[in-house]
Amino acid sequence: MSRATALERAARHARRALLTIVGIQVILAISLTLVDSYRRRNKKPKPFPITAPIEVPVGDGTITTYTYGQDLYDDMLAAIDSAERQILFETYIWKDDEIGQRFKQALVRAARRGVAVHVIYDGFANLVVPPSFKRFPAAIKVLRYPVYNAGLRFFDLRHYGRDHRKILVVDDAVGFVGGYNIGSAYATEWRDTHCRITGPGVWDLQRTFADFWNLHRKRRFRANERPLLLETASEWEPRMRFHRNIPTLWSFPIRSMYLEAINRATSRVWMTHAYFIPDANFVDTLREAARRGVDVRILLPRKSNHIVADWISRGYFAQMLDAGIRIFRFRDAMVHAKTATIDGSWSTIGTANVDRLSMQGNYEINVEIIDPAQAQVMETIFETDLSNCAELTMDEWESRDVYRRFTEAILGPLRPLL
Ligand SMILES: O=P(O)(O)OC[C@H](O)CO
Repeated sequence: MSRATALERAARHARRALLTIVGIQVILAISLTLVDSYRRRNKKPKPFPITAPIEVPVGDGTITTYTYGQDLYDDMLAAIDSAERQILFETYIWKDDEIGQRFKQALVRAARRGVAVHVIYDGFANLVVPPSFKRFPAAIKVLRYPVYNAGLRFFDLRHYGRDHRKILVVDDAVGFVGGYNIGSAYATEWRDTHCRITGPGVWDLQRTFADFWNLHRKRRFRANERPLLLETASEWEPRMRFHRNIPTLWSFPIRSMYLEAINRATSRVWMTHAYFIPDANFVDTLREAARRGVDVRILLPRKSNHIVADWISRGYFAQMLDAGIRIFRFRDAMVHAKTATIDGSWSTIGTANVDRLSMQGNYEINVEIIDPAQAQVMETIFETDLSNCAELTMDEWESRDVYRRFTEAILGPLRPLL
C-alpha cells in the first residue's frame, strides 16, 4: 500500500472515530437532559434558608444584598413605581408569567407618567416568550439584543456573545445588579444573589447600561437617536468597581478580576456559583491558593437546572479536592448566584458564571466591592448557605461508580465549549 493511501485510510478512521465520539456525546447529553426534565415533573419546590436583605453603608452610599427573589422584586418594583425621570432596565431572561407581567406593567405605567424608560433584553434567551409579551408601547425605548448579530462576519467570534446582564437603574439614585433574571420561579424557588446600590456607585452602573446601549443602538434606532449619558460623574466611589465583559471589544476583565483577587488571598476564598466550569488556569490559581494555606471553598448546587453543565463541572473535582479545596453542594434548590468573598475585605456580586460562556463569551457585569462590612455580609450569607449543604469528600468522590466515570469522561471534552 502506498504511503498516500495509508495516510488517507488513517484520516478516514480518525474522522469516523471523531464523529462517533461526538455522536455519543450528543446522544448522552440529550438523554441526560430528557431524563432529568422527566424526573423534575411535578416535583414540589423545597424551602431553603435565606437571609433578609442586609444593608450596609459603603463610602457615601449603601449596598443592600438580597438572597431571596421576592424581597428583591418587591424593592425593584417599588423603585420603578417611584421613578420620576429615568429608568434603565436590562435583563437576560424575562418570563411572561406573573412576575414578568408585573415588571412590564410597572414599566408601562412609568412611561405613561412621563418617565424616560429604556429597556434591553436578550433576543435568544427569550425566544420561547410569546411575541405579544415582547410588544411595548412606543413611549418605551426597547433594544432587543438580536439572536444573530454577526451579519456576514460568520467567523468573527466577537459577535456571538449573549447579553447576559441584569441591571436596573432608577433616577440616578438607585441601582440593582446581580444574578436574578425576571420570572416567578426565581422569586421563591431559586437561591440567587443581587444587590441594590445607592450613592456615587450608581453612576458607574448607569454608565455600564449606557455603554451597551450606545454600542448597539445605531442598528436598532434611527441615526439621530441621541446616545445615553454623555456627561461624566462629578464624583466616584473607589470602593466599588463595575467590571464589564464586552465581547464586541474583545474585553473580558471579570476573569482577571477573579484571578487577581484569588492570587492576593491570604486567609479565605469563598465562592458561590451556579455553573462552575473553570478553565485549567483558573483551577490552578485556586489550587495554589489552597496549597499556601488559604481556606478555599466552592459552593455549588447539588443539581443545577442544566444537568449537562453539572456533569462537565465535575471534571476538576478530583484535582481541587486533592489540593485541599473544599466543595459544598446545596441541597434541594437551584443556587443561581455568581458571587465570591475573600479575606474579609473583598467581594463580588454579578452576572458572570465561572465558565467559558461568561468568562470569554457573553456581555456580563460584576461589581467588585472592597469593603469589610460588605465582606462580612457575604460571609454571613455563605455560612447560611452552608447550613443547607453537604460537603463532598475525597472518599465519596473516589467511590463513585463506573457509569458516572464513563459519563464524565465522555462529556469532559465539551468543557471548553461551555
Ligand atoms: O444564564 P444564567 O446564569 O442567567 O442562568 C439562566 C438559567 O440557566 C436559564 O435556564
